[in-house]
Amino acid sequence: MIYDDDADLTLLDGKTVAILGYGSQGHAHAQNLKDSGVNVVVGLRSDSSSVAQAQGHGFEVLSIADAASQGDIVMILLPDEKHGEVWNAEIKDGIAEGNLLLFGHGFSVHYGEIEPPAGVDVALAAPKGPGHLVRRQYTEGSGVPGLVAIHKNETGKARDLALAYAKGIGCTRGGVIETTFKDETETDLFGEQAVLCGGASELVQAGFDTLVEAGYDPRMAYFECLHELKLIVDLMYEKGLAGMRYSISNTAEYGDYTRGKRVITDETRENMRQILKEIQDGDFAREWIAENRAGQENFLRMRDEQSKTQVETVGKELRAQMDWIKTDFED
Ligand SMILES: NC(=O)C1=CN([C@@H]2O[C@H](COP(=O)(O)OP(=O)(O)OC[C@H]3O[C@@H](n4cnc5c(N)ncnc54)[C@H](OP(=O)(O)O)[C@@H]3O)[C@@H](O)[C@H]2O)C=CC1
Ligand SMILES: CC[C@](O)(C(C)=O)C(=O)O
Ligand SMILES: [Mg+2]
Ligand SMILES: [Mg+2]
Repeated sequence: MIYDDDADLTLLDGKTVAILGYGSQGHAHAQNLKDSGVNVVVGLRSDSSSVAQAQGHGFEVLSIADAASQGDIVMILLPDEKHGEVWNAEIKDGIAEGNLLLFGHGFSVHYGEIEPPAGVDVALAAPKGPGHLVRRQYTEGSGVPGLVAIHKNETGKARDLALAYAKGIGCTRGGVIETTFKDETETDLFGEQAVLCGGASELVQAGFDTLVEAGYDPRMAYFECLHELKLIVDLMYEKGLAGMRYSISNTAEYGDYTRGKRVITDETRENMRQILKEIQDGDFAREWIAENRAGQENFLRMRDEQSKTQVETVGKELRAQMDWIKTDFED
């Protein structure tokens, strides 16, 4: 594990870091680095809705192409599915030999959407958490753990610079693991599909639907299957599974041991292996790239459908009464 004392932030002194994109990760990296004393410029397209926000946070906002050529370190925090087209049109010509090209996730390099030129260092600094929490935890004095990987180290300085960057965004506070682009990409995709996003969302939805179909109050179903999940996961996060089980009743703990495996069955585990295989052999990447080339029709339809479900409408009403819950993403 690599922690704060193992990384040297002064390596970024005198350098300009260009953050391309100001979304979930971009706004967090840019602000955390600035608060760590690093000189940052932000690259955005001229019609981006985030230009005013980035300027309001005190950043010089340039075009993507200008930021890419100004940066000694260029971090690409654009959506993975856009990397190829934006790289070819606006980034690649501006990356000078000896500079460091960084990614927040290895998708586009690992699956060949981007082929970085010779003479350029290429690495990733990938926080293991959503960008808004990368920012929030940094301001609270803690930090989201991260992964660092080196794809090309032409100057011999890529590793130390990537670690300095990881320190600047707060990741070395939580701990950084050095890995490869392949392993970062495959584990990240697996985690978000099978456990953190796909798995957890379907678990919540299925639990909610089961109670509502059986005639229970949807508000009770929401509290039971979504709201309380955060409180249980907080205990796992702080104390592990056994620590969570210490805090719940013996009745719940017995139900956990005897019923959990009926929900996550051998078939579910086999499906997880299949999902991992599709990631490893590139099937998922090909499917997602094709979906984008076809205009994201399925993706946008699913986003729309999923935002209108009963668990969403009920939850919105209930959360509105809890003024300690942050309901927007303003930072
Ligand atoms: N979301 C997360 O928490 C995590 C993300 N990552 C990785 O970080 C990277 C960024 O993801 P994320 O922060 O979610 O991205 P977002 O979708 O939140 O933000 C993307 C940014 O790119 C801009 N953008 C979008 N399309 C284009 C385009 N065609 N040309 C120029 N600019 C564009 C957007 O601005 P606008 O559209 O206004 O121009 C926005 O500023 C990805 O590689 C992702 O895998 C890694 C860990 C976690
Ligand atoms: C879990 C989803 C994630 O991988 C992340 C926040 O780490 C992402 O791609 O957004
Ligand atoms: Mg992730
Ligand atoms: Mg991811």
